[in-house]
Amino acid sequence: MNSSTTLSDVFRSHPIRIPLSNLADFRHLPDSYTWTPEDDLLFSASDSDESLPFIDLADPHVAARVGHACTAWGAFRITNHGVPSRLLDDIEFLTGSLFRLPVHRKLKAARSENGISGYGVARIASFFNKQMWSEGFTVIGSPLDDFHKLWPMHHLKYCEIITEYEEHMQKLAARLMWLALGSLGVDEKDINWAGLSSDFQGAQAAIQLNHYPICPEPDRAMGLAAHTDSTLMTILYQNNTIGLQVFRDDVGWVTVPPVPGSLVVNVGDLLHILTNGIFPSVLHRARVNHVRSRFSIAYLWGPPSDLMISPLPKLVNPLHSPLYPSLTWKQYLATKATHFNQSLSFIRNYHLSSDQIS
Ligand SMILES: O=C(O)CCC(=O)C(=O)O
Ligand SMILES: [Fe+2]
Repeated sequence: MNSSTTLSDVFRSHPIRIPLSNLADFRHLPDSYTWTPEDDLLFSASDSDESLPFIDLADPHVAARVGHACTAWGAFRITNHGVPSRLLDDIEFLTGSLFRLPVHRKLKAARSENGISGYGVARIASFFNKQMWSEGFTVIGSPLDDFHKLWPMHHLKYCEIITEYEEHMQKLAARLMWLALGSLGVDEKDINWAGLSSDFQGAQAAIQLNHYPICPEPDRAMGLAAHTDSTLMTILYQNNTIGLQVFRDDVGWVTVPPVPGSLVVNVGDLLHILTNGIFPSVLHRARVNHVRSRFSIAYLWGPPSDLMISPLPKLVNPLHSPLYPSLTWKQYLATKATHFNQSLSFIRNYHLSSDQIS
């Protein structure tokens, strides 16, 4: 029996149940939505006026720049990425149309009890005592059924946008992956799962649409709390509203203002493992504001879910022993579902202590 698991199976076996009755009416800020430093240690960490590297993918030194940004920040912004601006407008239009539907229509496509796709609150919500000022919609696999529930007459048009967006993102993710790894001297020979045409056809992905409504008291609310992504890489498009911040230990929270047509790239936990810790996976969060609602579209990109991921042999040597054991994306997500932001240190310590025992 071929038991190759899909990304849907991975999430399905680690469901995170969040009652939809917890959705705010987004008109006033109840106590359950009011955050203090006790609810999140990094809530009031200092803000910095540093700026995230901005990389032109047509730059002749692009690999070095990507490598530097991945090492120093675990994130960067890109322009000249080849994704048509018309397509970015389309995905933003889709996202806006979806979240502007009345709640009873959105709930028709609510994520089911142990479901993975559809409408609901952020998956990370279960790790916090307070609610986040946002709503989300996850697309894994075909959105046809869900979109049909939302837009019985127009779903095909929206499905086409998702398909086209996925095609572009998949190509872009593969290109960014080679640029980032190339900067470390890793090439096609070192990653056999990239496939004969080195295009990572076996990769899996999800699209996460996020909406952060206008908030009456933004300083006391949290759109999406600090987290790292459990991906290899995430490519994020944000509408023209400020909100995304990335965290650097030495400087604090750095705001990533939207630049029309640009995209943000995050190193995820699996790329951190693959590079034996050379690239940090970036902690990031979304704040809210009282003027404009904000939309973001995250393309969450990872390996085949049953593939063993471990520090690349080329990046391991007597001076740099492997910091992490081999594990699949599926196993990593299971760890993340219990250890959340401590997952990397958990598997690292577990690995080291089991080394000592054996
Ligand atoms: O809205 C944003 O800018 C961040 C979204 C995000 O981090 C996510 O969906 O994982
Ligand atoms: Fe994220």
